[in-house]
Amino acid sequence: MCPSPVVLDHVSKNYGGFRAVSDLSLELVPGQVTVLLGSNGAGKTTTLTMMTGLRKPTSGQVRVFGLDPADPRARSRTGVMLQDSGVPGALRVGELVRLFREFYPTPLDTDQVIEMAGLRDRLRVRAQDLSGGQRQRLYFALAVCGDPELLFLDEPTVAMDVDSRNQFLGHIRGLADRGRTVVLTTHYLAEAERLADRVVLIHRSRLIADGTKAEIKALTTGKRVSFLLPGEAGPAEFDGLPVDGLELTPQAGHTAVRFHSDRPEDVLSTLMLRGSGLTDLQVVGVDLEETVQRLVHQAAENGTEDTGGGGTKAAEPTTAPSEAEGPGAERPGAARSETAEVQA
Ligand SMILES: Nc1ncnc2c1ncn2[C@@H]1O[C@H](COP(=O)(O)OP(=O)(O)OP(=O)(O)O)[C@@H](O)[C@H]1O
Repeated sequence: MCPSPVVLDHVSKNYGGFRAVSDLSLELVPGQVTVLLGSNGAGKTTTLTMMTGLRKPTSGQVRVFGLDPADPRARSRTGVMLQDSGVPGALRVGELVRLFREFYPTPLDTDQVIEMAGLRDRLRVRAQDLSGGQRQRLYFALAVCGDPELLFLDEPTVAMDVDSRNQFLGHIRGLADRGRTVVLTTHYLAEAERLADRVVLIHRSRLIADGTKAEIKALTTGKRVSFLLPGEAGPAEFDGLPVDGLELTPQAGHTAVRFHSDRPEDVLSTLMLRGSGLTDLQVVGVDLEETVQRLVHQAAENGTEDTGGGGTKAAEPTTAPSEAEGPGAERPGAARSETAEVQA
């Protein structure tokens, strides 16, 4: 049996005494797009860089195609696009693509790569002279030019305009449909909604949910409710009502009200009985963005210690050398929500 493209077995990563990734276990399925989600500092990039072999775990084990991820046999089957991939700026786009192709046994055709990245008219431009979005597209070209079986992309669409982003997402889907395994991080929930076969949600260093989009959405119940109330409404009007995440925004003589509720009928009938005069009512099921917000909110309420950096304080003194590394340097089955673990 072929080994899984990526296996993380109880992986933790400390930077000095700070724990950036805590006891993370995952096994990726070939041909799927797995999207790592989480707030700033949650530990997504650290997780991704351990999968690429650029960083080593403090404890636990990472395997890529059954090998150490730094093993050249694993690397030759892997493409990587980091937030700052750092290529020699004096080299031209065409030169860089041709150079990177050399590292792989069965690379894609240069023209095909250039076309895919939308860089046809930038071939002779030096990397240092590209715009931010064009540079991202170059990094994408360099990540895919070896036709890798496994592709890691860290916030790939940052700085891309809407058209580039749409094209890019189409290419990623196409790669997965051709059996490639893709792992990407993003803060754009619409991208995750469009691309993800599997969503892995990390909060303050810990995995808090893992499953398909449908499975993740099923982890939260209830509806999102919004309406307008006349005049200035305050939170006291909702005291004792089953609402969560209440938002009140003044809006041209009205208050725009938004909340989540498992019992929207109870809330609405109470307000109507009071003759509150609500208008523009909308009650909709939650989308991925809302679900993710709620799961993160729930995990935060269950509470890990706030160390100010987004992660958890390492539970035990680290025996690993303090790594002040510079910035350069499905599971199949039902979704799991591990907020209980966050409580521990
Ligand atoms: N080399 C390092 N030395 C010390 N701390 C680090 C180092 N790299 C990352 N960290 C810390 O580890 C935590 C996780 O960082 P990481 O970059 O993995 O988060 P992220 O989820 O990718 O965040 P973002 O969405 O902001 O990119 C952060 O608190 C960060 O400050």
